[in-house]
Amino acid sequence: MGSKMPGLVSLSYFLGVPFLLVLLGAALLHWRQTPARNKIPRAQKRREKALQQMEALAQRLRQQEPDLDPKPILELPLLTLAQKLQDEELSLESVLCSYLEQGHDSTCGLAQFLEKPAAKDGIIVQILKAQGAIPFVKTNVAQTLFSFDCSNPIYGQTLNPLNLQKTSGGSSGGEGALLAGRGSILGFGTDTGGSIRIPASFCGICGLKPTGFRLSYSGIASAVKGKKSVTTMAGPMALDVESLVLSLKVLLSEDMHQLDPTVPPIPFREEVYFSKRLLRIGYYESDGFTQPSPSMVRAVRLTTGLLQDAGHEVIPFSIPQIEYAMQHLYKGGLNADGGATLLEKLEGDLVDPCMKGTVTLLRLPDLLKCLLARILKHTNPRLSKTLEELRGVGTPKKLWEQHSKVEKYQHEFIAKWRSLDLDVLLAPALDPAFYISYPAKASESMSYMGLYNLLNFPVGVLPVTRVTVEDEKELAFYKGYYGDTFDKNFQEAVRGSTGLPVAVQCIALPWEEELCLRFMKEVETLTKNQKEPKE
Ligand SMILES: CCCCCCCC/C=C\CCCCCCCC(=O)NCC(=O)O
Repeated sequence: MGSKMPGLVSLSYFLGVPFLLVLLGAALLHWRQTPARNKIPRAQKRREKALQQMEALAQRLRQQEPDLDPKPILELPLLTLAQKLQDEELSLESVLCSYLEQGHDSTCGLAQFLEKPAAKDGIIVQILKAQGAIPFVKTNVAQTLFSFDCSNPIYGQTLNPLNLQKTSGGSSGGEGALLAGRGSILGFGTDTGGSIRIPASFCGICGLKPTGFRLSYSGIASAVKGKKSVTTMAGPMALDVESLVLSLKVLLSEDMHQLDPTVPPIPFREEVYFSKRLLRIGYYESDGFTQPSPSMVRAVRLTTGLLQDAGHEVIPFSIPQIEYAMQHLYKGGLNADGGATLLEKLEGDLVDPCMKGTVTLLRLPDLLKCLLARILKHTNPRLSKTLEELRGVGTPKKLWEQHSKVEKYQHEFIAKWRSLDLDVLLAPALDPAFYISYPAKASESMSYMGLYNLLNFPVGVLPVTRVTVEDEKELAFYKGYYGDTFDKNFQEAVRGSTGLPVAVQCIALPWEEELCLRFMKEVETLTKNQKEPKE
């Protein structure tokens, strides 16, 4: 016995030390994770309380004004509403905003950003407030904003008010859903790969992603700052084009440049917006990377037909080197740091399902990424390339090379545009709305949007038609260009959408927001005069 004891002691000693170390490690990890996660229930309680207060106010208003019908007010275009407010015919005070606002959190769906209220308003909020706007709500976004779904572990998933099985799109999907439900008249989002345009398209509203830095980006919360080859931009979302125009006119005042001198002093150029000159319009039905859904193609065909009938010239256009642009330049630019900044922001947090795929891949050791990329090279070339790009560019020299490749691509694209003497370009948007959780599974389809963040061109999105039964039938034959899981998931994502809105993208060259809006207005007028398609 006695002789066995030291052996047992030493065995338990040797077993115990690693065990204790593991235990200590787990405790440390737990200790590191706890603070960020702990804030989530408190945030949820705050939201619950705010909702109760809102309900109580609505109840009081209903009692005080039993005959009040808010519908005629909420259906007013922003321009008319602004006029009525100015004439004191109305005293409605509600303009939506999701940017840094004094005294409020801007979470980006991240626990780390909770309970850190902004010390002052962001520049866009300052200008809007100075012009009489009253922000009344901050809306939901995708965790980290690096997804085109709209879900996070704090506030949950935003649904599409037009079909509750579908997502509102993201990352600015709360704005999209609120506008589509007529809960607001103007909202703001940010766009690195379609986060203004995708919710607009999925929810049947309008959105504008301006050229980078035409509007101030100062005072906007973001999980990943510092990306240079893929531009993130702030922009408006609204129910019609006139509302986008009005918001841009207001924002492009003297104040914008005064408050943020990094923004060029270019006021809104009315003469461009109001010009009646006939346009030379390039168009494409497919970007050559993601086979479009049948309704995406029909939306472009319908719109080019109407534009041609109205006297404009339409010219076919094809995207140069799309695979290189999306796979290498876009993904490489977005993940130039190997995802380090994004992962840092998720430390100690719960990872939302909309981010799980990306985060799992980013967390793989580089060697494993490399190995998997090789294994998948022939069976799933898009995932293989993604894995390669997720390793990051490596060195500052490589980063500069990446930047200069993007510049070269931009100039090649512009040269092609110029060789055709185009004024603007018409393209499919990404739609119809995806089923919940599908944006992550069909992420490659964002090629239609991300390209213009890479190019840094202004782009507007507006609804032009609705999905028909015929579109749905045609979707059954969808194969995709790669026949991979992304293509299969895209087909599943857009199913069951009869009656849902379908949009187009109106694109102009950098700094030509006024021309972009003028084109959007033209498309809006022509398509609104159309008979609704049979469902
Ligand atoms: C099976 C998992 C595949 C994971 C693929 C990960 C690679 C990521 C590549 C493309 C997806 C890019 C999504 C970017 C969305 C950006 C949305 C946006 O505009 N956000 C606004 C903002 O950043 O402010």
